[in-house]
Amino acid sequence: MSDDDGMLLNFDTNADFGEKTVAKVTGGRWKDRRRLKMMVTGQQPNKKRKIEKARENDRERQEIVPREASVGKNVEVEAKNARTAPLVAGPQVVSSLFTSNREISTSSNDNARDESAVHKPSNAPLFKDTFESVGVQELLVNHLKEKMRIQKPTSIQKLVFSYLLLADEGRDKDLFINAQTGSGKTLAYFLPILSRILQMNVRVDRKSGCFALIVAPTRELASQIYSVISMLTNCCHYLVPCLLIGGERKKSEKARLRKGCNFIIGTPGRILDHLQNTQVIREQLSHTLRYIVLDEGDKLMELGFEETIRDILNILHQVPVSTERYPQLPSRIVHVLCSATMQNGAAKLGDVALNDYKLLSTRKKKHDDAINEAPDQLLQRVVVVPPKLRLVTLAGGLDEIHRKHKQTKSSQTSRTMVFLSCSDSVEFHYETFSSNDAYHRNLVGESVRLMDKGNSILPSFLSDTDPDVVFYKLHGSLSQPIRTSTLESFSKDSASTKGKHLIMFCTDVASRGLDLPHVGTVLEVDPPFSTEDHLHRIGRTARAGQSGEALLFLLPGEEEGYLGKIKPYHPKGWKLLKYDEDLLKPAFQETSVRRSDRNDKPDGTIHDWDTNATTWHLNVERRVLEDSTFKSLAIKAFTSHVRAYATHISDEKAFFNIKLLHLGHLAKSFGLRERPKGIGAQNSSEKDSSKKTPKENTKNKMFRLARMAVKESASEFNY
Ligand SMILES: Nc1ncnc2c1ncn2[C@@H]1O[C@H](COP(=O)(O)OP(=O)(O)OP(=O)(O)O)[C@@H](O)[C@H]1O
Repeated sequence: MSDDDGMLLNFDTNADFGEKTVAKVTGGRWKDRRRLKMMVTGQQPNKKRKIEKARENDRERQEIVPREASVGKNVEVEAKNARTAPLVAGPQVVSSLFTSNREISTSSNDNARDESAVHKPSNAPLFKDTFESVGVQELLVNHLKEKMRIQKPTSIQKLVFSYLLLADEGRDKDLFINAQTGSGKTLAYFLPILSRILQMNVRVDRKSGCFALIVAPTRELASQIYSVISMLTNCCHYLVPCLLIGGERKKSEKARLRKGCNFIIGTPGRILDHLQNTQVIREQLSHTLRYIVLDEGDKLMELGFEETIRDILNILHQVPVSTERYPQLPSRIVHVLCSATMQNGAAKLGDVALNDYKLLSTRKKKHDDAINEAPDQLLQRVVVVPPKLRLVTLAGGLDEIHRKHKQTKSSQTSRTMVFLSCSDSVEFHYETFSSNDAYHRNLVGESVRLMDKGNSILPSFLSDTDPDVVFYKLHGSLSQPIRTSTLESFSKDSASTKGKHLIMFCTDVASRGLDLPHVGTVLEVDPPFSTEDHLHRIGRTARAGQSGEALLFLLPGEEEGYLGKIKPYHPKGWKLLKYDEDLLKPAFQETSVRRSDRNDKPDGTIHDWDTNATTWHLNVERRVLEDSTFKSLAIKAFTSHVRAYATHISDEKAFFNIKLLHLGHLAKSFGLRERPKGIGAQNSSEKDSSKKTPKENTKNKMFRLARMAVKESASEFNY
């Protein structure tokens, strides 16, 4: 009956009649009955309730301020800010850093490093041998000693020089040079080439043609090889190298090629482009080309350059070789492959590029599956860190290195490299550490920041002293000029960097072949995508006989099994750290980390280290809540990190299984209090409420994205 409606609406539902009476609604459609019933009881429809709840939660989140954190309990938070207090509906519980973490099973170190023993450098120059004794041309020997301060060859150099310069059988054979990182492989392959050209005693200049083409997987590595070759050819300035890399203007490269060059160094894509479209490069190579070097050959195959390399080789193999012109040089094109690792990719390249090749290796075991080890003098450290604590432990790790830098303070510049899985994660970490407050100055665009007095991101920074730290970011999504100038600033001592601690957040774009001076520590916050990558990353330190340290972060659980996988690469063992005792406590004790939302003046109060660590982390979380740009950076970084995690090679999936990742805990290490889906709930629920399609479960979405990621080129994440 329609009259019923009116009657029911006139009831005073809030009236107190002692016992609550429930109005009985009968007749009509069930939807109408339900709506009426809800009106009577003062309820809102479900969807509306959800949206309202999400809005309310969001308001709470915006306003909550942590109460004192305590280890072992959840951190209860309350509305604090008087200005906004009325908006707050009630207390909210924020997960504590130190609770509900997965247990760490690695309690003892089964590959402990004997720290009392003296570990002699395994990639240092040899004491007894000389460059003369292995056939290097005199002019070059003098130049090496006087201008490059290189006195004696390393063991791989001795091996390659003896073979290429002294042994008759070695002159025309393809080569695979395999030696530890930082053992001088660039000079090992290039010095003999240059030596043989100089030994010809024939007048040559830039117009004589190109003798060698060197291909490297990254623009940075190609530029570095070009610098080494330019430095070497300073003693014979009539010989000229030329650099061809993506991201540079092709027109100016063409102009340089037209002027003539004797050595071409470049990245595969750009070299192939010129070979296909620039007539003059083919003219340069005709008759004179004798050497094709594939530096970091295995990486060239891994990055999916296989097709490009095949095309380059097909074109080059059609180039005529004239033995009449320079009979002292090899009578055929000699292929040289060079890498510190030689699995999979290198084997593939062997099929593509090498023909009846000779393996020159300094490896201890020479059978097929033998591997190169980390340099003996490198101190490898390992720490198992629960996902929630990754960010704050990174702060502890950086603080430790910085304290060491301050203790040994001299004019020496310290360099630290922090490896992360993807560009977005680099952006987030760089932003977290370098722009916490306004106390920084940009040195190179937005990619290099010098910390100013007052900056408080590391606990050891004092407000009244110069932090002496410069932060860098390097990844493949930055423009080439920025990448080049960032790397230049990191590697050279200038007025703004000399004597400071330079910290670079980077992807694997910086892991291969880069020779950056005095890198004291390498931190692998995200584990490498393969054990080869691990060797290359840590190989940025402890180069050419120098000392160095590396620190690998692993998550509790399956990832701990990865230690067994990398054990053969570390015959000298490693040091196992406890994230709390060894990294967090030393960094956060005897100090007082101040809350970012208060302007309290330092009153000399010293908090417990765990309280400080929690406050530090809550400051980052608060920044994520308050700053929408930073929040989207954090969400992007988290999502890309999870996607990148899925690209671990199948061999290592047992250790890095995306299905076993605790996404909620991991999100915390990106300053997010919930997984991104939850954080965006207020928006998405509003949007999605009108849609009929069922919502995809967050975890399933992650897996779907991860599967997509695997299909895509791995380079998106690694570089
Ligand atoms: N004989 C030598 N004596 C001293 N230093 C050397 C010698 N040969 C090379 N170096 C220096 O050693 C460093 C490492 O050289 P290089 O980059 O060629 O190593 P690599 O074996 O190619 O390393 P990676 O595998 O990481 O690419 C460079 O700074 C180089 O100048």
